[in-house]
Amino acid sequence: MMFQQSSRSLLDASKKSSSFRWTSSVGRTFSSRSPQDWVTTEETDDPSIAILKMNRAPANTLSLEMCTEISKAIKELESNKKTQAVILTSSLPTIFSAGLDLTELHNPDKDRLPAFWGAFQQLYFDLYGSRLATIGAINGHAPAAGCMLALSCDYRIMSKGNIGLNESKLGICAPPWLGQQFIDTIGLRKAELALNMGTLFDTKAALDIGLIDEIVGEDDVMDVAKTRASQWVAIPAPARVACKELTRGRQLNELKENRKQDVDHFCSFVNQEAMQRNLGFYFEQLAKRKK
Ligand SMILES: CCCCCCCCCCC/C=C/C(=O)SCCNC(=O)CCNC(=O)[C@H](O)C(C)(C)COP(=O)(O)OP(=O)(O)OC[C@H]1O[C@@H](n2cnc3c(N)ncnc32)[C@H](O)[C@@H]1OP(=O)(O)O
Repeated sequence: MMFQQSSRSLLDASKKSSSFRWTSSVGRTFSSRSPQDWVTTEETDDPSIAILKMNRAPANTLSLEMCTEISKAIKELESNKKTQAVILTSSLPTIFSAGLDLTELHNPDKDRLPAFWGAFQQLYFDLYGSRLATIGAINGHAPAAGCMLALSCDYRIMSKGNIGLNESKLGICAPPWLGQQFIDTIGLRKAELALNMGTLFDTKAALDIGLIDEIVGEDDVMDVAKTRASQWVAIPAPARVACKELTRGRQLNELKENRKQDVDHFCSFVNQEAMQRNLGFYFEQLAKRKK
């Protein structure tokens, strides 16, 4: 990995507290196959290009275990010297990732919460700082932390859905490092408007503001992603890695140096009564929406 980060203690803690079936505070039961199946990697006909698929139905939400599994998959791909690019995509029909798993934030387990945020930070380090060329094949909705996954890629193609940082609609605010990623991508004024309003952009609007690089047809996503990956891989790897360090190194190091404070800040922010009320309200609306 290009920007090696140490997170052993947090990730070890996460393993102890993993649970894969639970009832949320609004009474919905989440169940799924085991976390090992939530993320799969596939080879392509080009040995330098791999595919990383998120398969956590119903919405590829980022729980502690999901973050850990994605990080693990990236590290495994990086450990193979032949692999130079990864295409990040979803196996779900309409959702790339619905962002953080709100069951982690609402009425949180006090011991698990810091480990959860540590795993989310680690995912940012691993994806944003990967030595691999990363192509986001965004084939569905990508709000909030789902947008972080997309922003962490080097190149973003999108076929459908909405994308953006909608945290303000939940009564929360993106952490500084995620906000900075957004600002660095679309510019301060556009980011200021979008962050405050919690705007989610459709593909056309996202392309217009530079949040994505290309709109592609639904049936063409993987072909286009492979073509773009080949173009990135054609650049000599040391140059690619140096460019990434140039554009992303400062932001990654800043969080690395403030990691503990960021976890403390997050935990005290989320544990506030008003935050919990807002999250509970948003979560209930989400659950009721279809009914
Ligand atoms: C000063 C700052 C200090 C630091 C403080 C930091 C504070 C934290 C900030 C962290 C940054 C990141 C935050 C997040 O990511 S929060 C999550 C934001 N995500 C959303 O708002 C998306 C919510 N989901 C949707 O809008 C829709 O689900 C979506 C449009 C994505 C898809 O719609 P669709 O109709 O196709 O699907 P459903 O709505 O029926 O969803 C399917 C089931 O999945 C459940 N679901 C969806 N999203 C989530 C989620 N994020 N967490 C948990 N569960 C989720 C949904 O309820 C459905 O469940 P059921 O099938 O049981 O009904």
